[in-house]
Amino acid sequence: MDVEPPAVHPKAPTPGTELGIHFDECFGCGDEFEAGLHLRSRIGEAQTVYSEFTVTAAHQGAPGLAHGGLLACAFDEALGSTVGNLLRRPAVTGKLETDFRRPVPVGSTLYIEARLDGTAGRKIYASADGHLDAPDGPIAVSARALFVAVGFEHFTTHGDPAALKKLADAQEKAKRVREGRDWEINP
Ligand SMILES: CCCCCCCC(=O)SCCNC(=O)CCNC(=O)[C@H](O)C(C)(C)COP(=O)(O)OP(=O)(O)OC[C@H]1O[C@@H](n2cnc3c(N)ncnc32)[C@H](O)[C@@H]1OP(=O)(O)O
Repeated sequence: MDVEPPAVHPKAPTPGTELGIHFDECFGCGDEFEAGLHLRSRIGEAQTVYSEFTVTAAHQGAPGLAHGGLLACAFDEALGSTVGNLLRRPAVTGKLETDFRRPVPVGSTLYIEARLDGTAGRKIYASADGHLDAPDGPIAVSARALFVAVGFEHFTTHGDPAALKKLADAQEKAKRVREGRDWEINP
């Protein structure tokens, strides 16, 4: 099947929108685990999403240097957020390839620019570059990924029902707050 240019969903958040946490317990973006990556993302122009991740002592592999697996995790999160928010289609990572081009020290921040590259049926291609310490800093890590669109049953069949309910409740609450209806439940 031919790869087609990605079609951004008409209701995708607009450029400049800060993307919140998609799940509190997510290791990539959630705030429930102190050692998590606490990645923050924002929609950019032209099918891009900008994310930032500051490396702490909890993310070390060699002394004073980020663990490559956790850097890959940051790219999985940044690319997943790009696919999920721009296409508004549930998808999971099928393949993730990373090039580690420079060491990333503890205390440094990776500025990840991720983009949609194309789709082919259920397959969604995306890639990203991680710039060291500035949005235009040297590229320390690059990644390419294949996401595969899935039905919601992927999560209900394989995931944790209690955690899914917590997520659905949080999303419903956020929707009520956005629509100014929160007083109905919590006056
Ligand atoms: C906002 C949210 C941010 C979240 C960020 C984090 C995202 C994640 O980390 S998700 C978690 C990690 N990923 C997973 O757990 C996925 C586990 N894998 C699976 O569930 C399945 O293998 C799944 C769904 C990817 C594919 O299975 P299935 O639905 O049966 O589809 P399948 O027919 O095998 O594959 C579909 C197509 O993708 C291709 N494909 C699937 N995996 C790969 C792969 N690794 N390499 C190359 N191609 C692949 C297949 O060849 C097929 O291509 P075609 O349509 O041309 O024949």
